[in-house]
Amino acid sequence: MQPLLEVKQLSKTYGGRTVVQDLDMTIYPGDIYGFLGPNGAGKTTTIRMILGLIQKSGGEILFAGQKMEELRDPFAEIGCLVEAPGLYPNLTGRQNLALFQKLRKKQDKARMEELLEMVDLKQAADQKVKAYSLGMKQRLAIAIALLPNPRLLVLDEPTNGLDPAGIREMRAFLKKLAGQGMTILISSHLLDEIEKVATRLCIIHGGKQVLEAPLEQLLQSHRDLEIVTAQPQAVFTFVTGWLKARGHSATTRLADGKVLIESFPDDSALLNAAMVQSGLPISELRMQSSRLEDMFMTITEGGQAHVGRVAGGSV
Ligand SMILES: Nc1ncnc2c1ncn2[C@@H]1O[C@H](COP(=O)(O)OP(=O)(O)OP(=O)(O)O)[C@@H](O)[C@H]1O
Repeated sequence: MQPLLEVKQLSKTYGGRTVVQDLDMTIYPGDIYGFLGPNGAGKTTTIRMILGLIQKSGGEILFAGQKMEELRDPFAEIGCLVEAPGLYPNLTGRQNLALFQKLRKKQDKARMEELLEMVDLKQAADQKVKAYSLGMKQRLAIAIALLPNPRLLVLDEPTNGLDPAGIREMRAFLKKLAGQGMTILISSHLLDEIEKVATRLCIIHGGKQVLEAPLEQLLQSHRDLEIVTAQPQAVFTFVTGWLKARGHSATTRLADGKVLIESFPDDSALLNAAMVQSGLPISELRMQSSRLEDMFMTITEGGQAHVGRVAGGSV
Protein backbone atom coordinates (compact mmCIF):
# COMPACT_ATOMS: atom_id res chain seq x y z
CA MET A 1 0.00 0.00 0.00
CA GLN A 2 1.34 3.45 -0.86
CA PRO A 3 1.72 5.67 2.21
CA LEU A 4 -0.44 8.78 2.27
CA LEU A 5 2.25 10.76 4.05
CA GLU A 6 5.94 9.99 4.20
CA VAL A 7 8.37 12.03 6.22
CA LYS A 8 12.00 11.21 5.53
CA GLN A 9 14.97 12.40 7.55
CA LEU A 10 13.15 15.58 8.49
CA SER A 11 15.17 18.13 10.45
CA LYS A 12 14.76 21.61 11.86
CA THR A 13 17.44 23.85 13.25
CA TYR A 14 16.86 27.16 15.01
CA GLY A 15 19.98 29.31 15.25
CA GLY A 16 22.31 26.32 15.36
CA ARG A 17 20.10 24.33 17.74
CA THR A 18 18.57 21.20 16.24
CA VAL A 19 15.03 20.71 17.54
CA VAL A 20 13.96 17.98 15.10
CA GLN A 21 16.54 15.52 13.82
CA ASP A 22 16.31 12.96 11.00
CA LEU A 23 12.71 12.11 11.69
CA ASP A 24 11.00 9.37 9.66
CA MET A 25 7.24 8.86 9.67
CA THR A 26 5.02 6.72 7.48
CA ILE A 27 1.27 7.19 7.54
CA TYR A 28 -0.94 4.81 5.58
CA PRO A 29 -4.48 5.54 4.38
CA GLY A 30 -6.93 4.81 7.18
CA ASP A 31 -4.33 5.16 9.97
CA ILE A 32 -4.93 7.03 13.17
CA TYR A 33 -1.30 7.94 13.60
CA GLY A 34 -0.40 8.85 17.15
CA PHE A 35 2.49 11.30 17.37
CA LEU A 36 3.70 11.28 20.94
CA GLY A 37 6.34 13.03 22.94
CA PRO A 38 6.75 15.09 26.09
CA ASN A 39 6.39 18.87 25.97
CA GLY A 40 9.17 20.40 23.90
CA ALA A 41 9.94 17.14 22.06
CA GLY A 42 9.38 18.77 18.67
CA LYS A 43 5.85 17.66 17.76
CA THR A 44 4.46 21.08 16.87
CA THR A 45 7.60 21.96 14.92
CA THR A 46 7.26 18.73 12.92
CA ILE A 47 3.56 19.32 12.26
CA ARG A 48 4.24 22.88 11.14
CA MET A 49 6.86 21.62 8.71
CA ILE A 50 4.45 19.00 7.36
CA LEU A 51 1.85 21.69 6.79
CA GLY A 52 4.39 24.01 5.21
CA LEU A 53 3.82 26.66 7.90
CA ILE A 54 7.55 26.78 8.58
CA GLN A 55 10.54 25.85 6.41
CA LYS A 56 12.27 22.54 7.03
CA SER A 57 16.04 22.55 7.44
CA GLY A 58 16.47 19.12 5.85
CA GLY A 59 14.65 16.02 4.67
CA GLU A 60 11.66 15.33 2.52
CA ILE A 61 7.89 15.22 2.92
CA LEU A 62 5.83 13.27 0.41
CA PHE A 63 2.05 13.29 0.14
CA ALA A 64 0.69 10.30 -1.82
CA GLY A 65 4.14 10.00 -3.39
CA GLN A 66 4.34 13.65 -4.43
CA LYS A 67 6.66 16.23 -2.90
CA MET A 68 4.68 18.45 -0.57
CA GLU A 69 6.07 21.64 -2.08
CA GLU A 70 4.74 20.53 -5.46
CA LEU A 71 1.15 20.07 -4.30
CA ARG A 72 -1.14 22.59 -5.95
CA ASP A 73 -3.39 23.16 -2.91
CA PRO A 74 -1.96 21.44 0.20
CA PHE A 75 -4.79 22.71 2.40
CA ALA A 76 -7.34 20.99 0.19
CA GLU A 77 -5.47 17.70 0.75
CA ILE A 78 -4.66 18.20 4.42
CA GLY A 79 -7.10 19.63 6.93
CA CYS A 80 -5.58 20.81 10.19
CA LEU A 81 -6.30 21.98 13.66
CA VAL A 82 -3.02 23.36 14.92
CA GLU A 83 -3.84 26.24 17.20
CA ALA A 84 -6.84 27.19 19.26
CA PRO A 85 -9.61 27.39 16.68
CA GLY A 86 -10.36 30.91 15.43
CA LEU A 87 -14.13 30.83 15.66
CA TYR A 88 -16.62 33.68 15.85
CA PRO A 89 -18.26 33.38 19.29
CA ASN A 90 -21.32 35.50 18.47
CA LEU A 91 -22.21 33.44 15.42
CA THR A 92 -23.83 30.02 15.57
CA GLY A 93 -21.98 26.85 14.62
CA ARG A 94 -23.79 26.72 11.29
CA GLN A 95 -23.03 30.41 10.59
CA ASN A 96 -19.34 29.87 11.39
CA LEU A 97 -19.19 26.95 9.00
CA ALA A 98 -21.00 28.92 6.28
CA LEU A 99 -18.58 31.80 6.70
CA PHE A 100 -15.52 29.61 6.30
CA GLN A 101 -17.13 27.92 3.32
CA LYS A 102 -17.67 31.32 1.74
CA LEU A 103 -14.01 32.17 2.34
CA ARG A 104 -13.15 29.13 0.24
CA LYS A 105 -15.46 30.61 -2.41
CA LYS A 106 -17.81 27.67 -2.20
CA GLN A 107 -21.50 27.36 -1.38
CA ASP A 108 -22.50 23.81 -0.71
CA LYS A 109 -25.30 23.52 1.81
CA ALA A 110 -25.44 19.74 1.60
CA ARG A 111 -21.72 19.46 2.47
CA MET A 112 -22.24 21.78 5.43
CA GLU A 113 -25.08 19.70 6.80
CA GLU A 114 -23.08 16.53 6.22
CA LEU A 115 -20.19 17.98 8.21
CA LEU A 116 -22.40 19.15 11.08
CA GLU A 117 -23.72 15.60 11.25
CA MET A 118 -20.22 14.15 11.06
CA VAL A 119 -18.91 16.20 13.99
CA ASP A 120 -22.05 15.57 16.07
CA LEU A 121 -23.13 19.23 16.11
CA LYS A 122 -26.42 18.95 14.24
CA GLN A 123 -28.44 19.51 17.43
CA ALA A 124 -26.32 22.49 18.53
CA ALA A 125 -25.82 23.99 15.06
CA ASP A 126 -28.03 27.01 15.77
CA GLN A 127 -26.58 27.84 19.16
CA LYS A 128 -24.02 30.62 19.42
CA VAL A 129 -20.48 29.31 19.61
CA LYS A 130 -19.83 31.18 22.87
CA ALA A 131 -22.23 28.72 24.51
CA TYR A 132 -20.27 25.71 23.21
CA SER A 133 -18.03 23.56 25.39
CA LEU A 134 -14.36 23.39 24.39
CA GLY A 135 -14.95 19.94 22.91
CA MET A 136 -17.78 21.30 20.73
CA LYS A 137 -15.57 24.18 19.59
CA GLN A 138 -12.83 21.71 18.69
CA ARG A 139 -15.29 19.64 16.67
CA LEU A 140 -16.60 22.71 14.88
CA ALA A 141 -13.01 23.68 14.03
CA ILE A 142 -12.50 20.15 12.71
CA ALA A 143 -15.62 20.51 10.56
CA ILE A 144 -14.11 23.71 9.15
CA ALA A 145 -10.84 21.88 8.44
CA LEU A 146 -12.83 19.17 6.66
CA LEU A 147 -14.67 21.63 4.38
CA PRO A 148 -12.44 21.03 1.34
CA ASN A 149 -12.77 17.27 1.85
CA PRO A 150 -9.09 16.59 2.64
CA ARG A 151 -7.55 13.13 2.65
CA LEU A 152 -5.54 13.72 5.82
CA LEU A 153 -6.58 15.45 9.03
CA VAL A 154 -3.81 16.78 11.28
CA LEU A 155 -4.66 17.55 14.89
CA ASP A 156 -2.06 19.05 17.23
CA GLU A 157 -2.91 18.18 20.84
CA PRO A 158 -6.69 18.33 20.25
CA THR A 159 -7.47 17.13 23.76
CA ASN A 160 -5.52 19.92 25.50
CA GLY A 161 -7.83 21.60 27.97
CA LEU A 162 -10.62 19.02 27.61
CA ASP A 163 -12.05 17.36 30.70
CA PRO A 164 -12.13 13.54 30.90
CA ALA A 165 -15.62 13.41 29.37
CA GLY A 166 -14.47 15.71 26.55
CA ILE A 167 -11.43 13.49 25.95
CA ARG A 168 -13.65 10.40 25.75
CA GLU A 169 -15.96 12.19 23.30
CA MET A 170 -13.00 13.25 21.17
CA ARG A 171 -11.71 9.68 21.09
CA ALA A 172 -15.07 8.31 20.00
CA PHE A 173 -15.33 11.03 17.39
CA LEU A 174 -11.88 10.25 15.95
CA LYS A 175 -12.74 6.57 15.73
CA LYS A 176 -15.95 7.46 13.91
CA LEU A 177 -14.06 9.69 11.47
CA ALA A 178 -11.49 6.98 10.81
CA GLY A 179 -14.33 4.50 10.32
CA GLN A 180 -15.56 6.77 7.53
CA GLY A 181 -12.19 6.49 5.82
CA MET A 182 -10.36 9.58 7.13
CA THR A 183 -6.63 9.30 7.82
CA ILE A 184 -5.67 11.16 10.97
CA LEU A 185 -2.39 12.40 12.43
CA ILE A 186 -2.86 13.31 16.08
CA SER A 187 -0.21 14.58 18.46
CA SER A 188 -0.28 14.33 22.22
CA HIS A 189 1.99 14.25 25.23
CA LEU A 190 -0.22 11.64 26.92
CA LEU A 191 0.20 8.01 25.99
CA ASP A 192 -3.11 6.76 27.34
CA GLU A 193 -5.03 9.25 25.20
CA ILE A 194 -3.44 7.93 22.06
CA GLU A 195 -3.10 4.29 22.99
CA LYS A 196 -6.86 3.85 22.89
CA VAL A 197 -7.35 5.17 19.36
CA ALA A 198 -4.11 4.94 17.38
CA THR A 199 -3.31 2.29 14.80
CA ARG A 200 0.30 3.42 14.51
CA LEU A 201 2.52 5.18 16.97
CA CYS A 202 5.57 7.40 16.71
CA ILE A 203 7.35 8.59 19.83
CA ILE A 204 9.85 11.42 19.73
CA HIS A 205 12.04 12.79 22.45
CA GLY A 206 14.47 15.69 22.18
CA GLY A 207 13.64 15.96 18.46
CA LYS A 208 14.68 12.37 17.75
CA GLN A 209 12.56 9.37 17.03
CA VAL A 210 12.45 6.80 19.79
CA LEU A 211 10.22 4.37 17.96
CA GLU A 212 7.66 4.01 15.21
CA ALA A 213 5.47 0.94 14.79
CA PRO A 214 1.92 -0.33 14.47
CA LEU A 215 0.33 -0.03 17.91
CA GLU A 216 -0.78 -3.66 17.95
CA GLN A 217 2.81 -4.75 17.47
CA LEU A 218 4.05 -2.41 20.17
CA LEU A 219 1.47 -3.56 22.67
CA GLN A 220 2.30 -7.15 21.83
CA SER A 221 6.00 -6.64 22.28
CA HIS A 222 5.49 -4.77 25.54
CA ARG A 223 2.99 -7.13 27.05
CA ASP A 224 3.96 -9.47 29.86
CA LEU A 225 1.99 -12.56 30.75
CA GLU A 226 1.64 -13.44 34.41
CA ILE A 227 0.65 -16.97 35.38
CA VAL A 228 -0.77 -17.65 38.82
CA THR A 229 -0.35 -21.28 39.83
CA ALA A 230 0.07 -23.54 42.85
CA GLN A 231 3.10 -25.14 41.12
CA PRO A 232 5.25 -22.27 39.87
CA GLN A 233 8.43 -24.33 39.41
CA ALA A 234 6.69 -26.96 37.24
CA VAL A 235 4.90 -24.26 35.23
CA PHE A 236 8.18 -22.37 34.80
CA THR A 237 9.89 -25.48 33.37
CA PHE A 238 6.92 -26.24 31.12
CA VAL A 239 6.65 -22.67 29.80
CA THR A 240 10.38 -22.41 29.09
CA GLY A 241 10.23 -25.62 27.02
CA TRP A 242 6.98 -24.60 25.29
CA LEU A 243 8.37 -21.23 24.21
CA LYS A 244 11.62 -22.81 23.01
CA ALA A 245 9.74 -25.45 20.99
CA ARG A 246 7.81 -22.64 19.27
CA GLY A 247 11.00 -20.77 18.45
CA HIS A 248 10.46 -17.89 20.90
CA SER A 249 13.24 -16.38 22.96
CA ALA A 250 11.06 -14.52 25.49
CA THR A 251 12.46 -14.33 29.02
CA THR A 252 10.57 -16.28 31.67
CA ARG A 253 11.03 -15.58 35.37
CA LEU A 254 9.74 -16.73 38.70
CA ALA A 255 8.57 -13.78 40.77
CA ASP A 256 6.60 -13.82 44.05
CA GLY A 257 5.50 -17.41 43.44
CA LYS A 258 4.18 -16.48 39.99
CA VAL A 259 5.56 -17.14 36.53
CA LEU A 260 6.16 -14.09 34.38
CA ILE A 261 6.84 -14.17 30.64
CA GLU A 262 8.28 -10.87 29.41
CA SER A 263 6.99 -9.59 26.06
CA PHE A 264 4.83 -12.67 25.64
CA PRO A 265 5.05 -13.39 21.92
CA ASP A 266 2.21 -15.86 21.40
CA ASP A 267 -1.46 -16.58 21.95
CA SER A 268 -2.17 -16.93 25.68
CA ALA A 269 -5.16 -19.21 25.02
CA LEU A 270 -2.85 -21.69 23.26
CA LEU A 271 -0.41 -21.71 26.15
CA ASN A 272 -3.23 -22.07 28.64
CA ALA A 273 -4.63 -25.08 26.75
CA ALA A 274 -1.17 -26.70 26.61
CA MET A 275 -0.61 -26.20 30.35
CA VAL A 276 -4.04 -27.56 31.28
CA GLN A 277 -3.53 -30.56 28.99
CA SER A 278 -0.29 -31.29 30.81
CA GLY A 279 -2.20 -31.37 34.08
CA LEU A 280 -0.71 -28.16 35.49
CA PRO A 281 -2.94 -26.30 37.98
CA ILE A 282 -3.46 -22.80 36.51
CA SER A 283 -5.55 -20.39 38.58
CA GLU A 284 -5.12 -17.26 36.48
CA LEU A 285 -3.49 -15.79 33.37
CA ARG A 286 -3.03 -12.03 33.39
CA MET A 287 -1.84 -9.89 30.49
CA GLN A 288 0.04 -6.81 31.63
CA SER A 289 0.45 -4.12 29.03
CA SER A 290 2.06 -1.58 31.32
CA ARG A 291 5.56 -1.73 29.86
CA LEU A 292 4.74 0.61 27.01
CA GLU A 293 3.52 3.08 29.60
CA ASP A 294 6.60 2.49 31.78
CA MET A 295 8.82 3.14 28.80
CA PHE A 296 6.94 6.31 27.91
CA MET A 297 7.07 7.52 31.52
CA THR A 298 10.83 6.99 31.51
CA ILE A 299 11.06 9.13 28.41
CA THR A 300 8.81 11.89 29.68
CA GLU A 301 10.63 12.00 32.99
CA GLY A 302 13.81 12.68 31.10
CA GLY A 303 15.36 9.23 31.41
CA GLN A 304 16.83 7.19 28.61
CA ALA A 305 14.64 4.68 26.81
CA HIS A 306 16.56 1.86 25.23
CA VAL A 307 14.11 1.14 22.50
CA GLY A 308 14.97 0.85 18.85
CA ARG A 309 13.03 2.00 15.85
CA VAL A 310 10.59 -0.62 14.71
CA ALA A 311 9.24 -0.54 11.23
CA GLY A 312 7.52 -3.81 10.63
CA GLY A 313 10.17 -5.62 12.69
CA SER A 314 10.33 -6.29 16.38
CA VAL A 315 11.36 -4.05 19.24
N1 LIG B 1 10.57 29.66 16.63
C1 LIG B 1 11.39 28.98 17.43
N2 LIG B 1 12.64 29.43 17.67
C2 LIG B 1 13.49 28.75 18.49
N3 LIG B 1 13.18 27.58 19.09
C3 LIG B 1 11.96 27.08 18.90
C4 LIG B 1 10.99 27.75 18.06
N4 LIG B 1 9.85 26.99 18.03
C5 LIG B 1 10.09 25.92 18.83
N5 LIG B 1 11.34 25.97 19.35
C6 LIG B 1 11.96 24.98 20.26
O1 LIG B 1 11.88 23.71 19.67
C7 LIG B 1 11.66 22.71 20.63
C8 LIG B 1 10.48 21.87 20.23
O2 LIG B 1 9.29 22.64 20.38
P1 LIG B 1 7.85 22.12 19.92
O3 LIG B 1 6.87 23.22 20.21
O4 LIG B 1 7.92 21.61 18.55
O5 LIG B 1 7.63 20.91 20.91
P2 LIG B 1 6.31 20.10 21.20
O6 LIG B 1 6.72 18.67 21.23
O7 LIG B 1 5.24 20.48 20.28
O8 LIG B 1 5.98 20.53 22.65
P3 LIG B 1 4.70 21.33 23.21
O9 LIG B 1 3.67 20.29 23.35
O10 LIG B 1 5.20 21.86 24.51
O11 LIG B 1 4.40 22.40 22.21
C9 LIG B 1 11.48 23.41 21.96
O12 LIG B 1 12.67 23.34 22.68
C10 LIG B 1 11.18 24.85 21.56
O13 LIG B 1 11.67 25.73 22.53
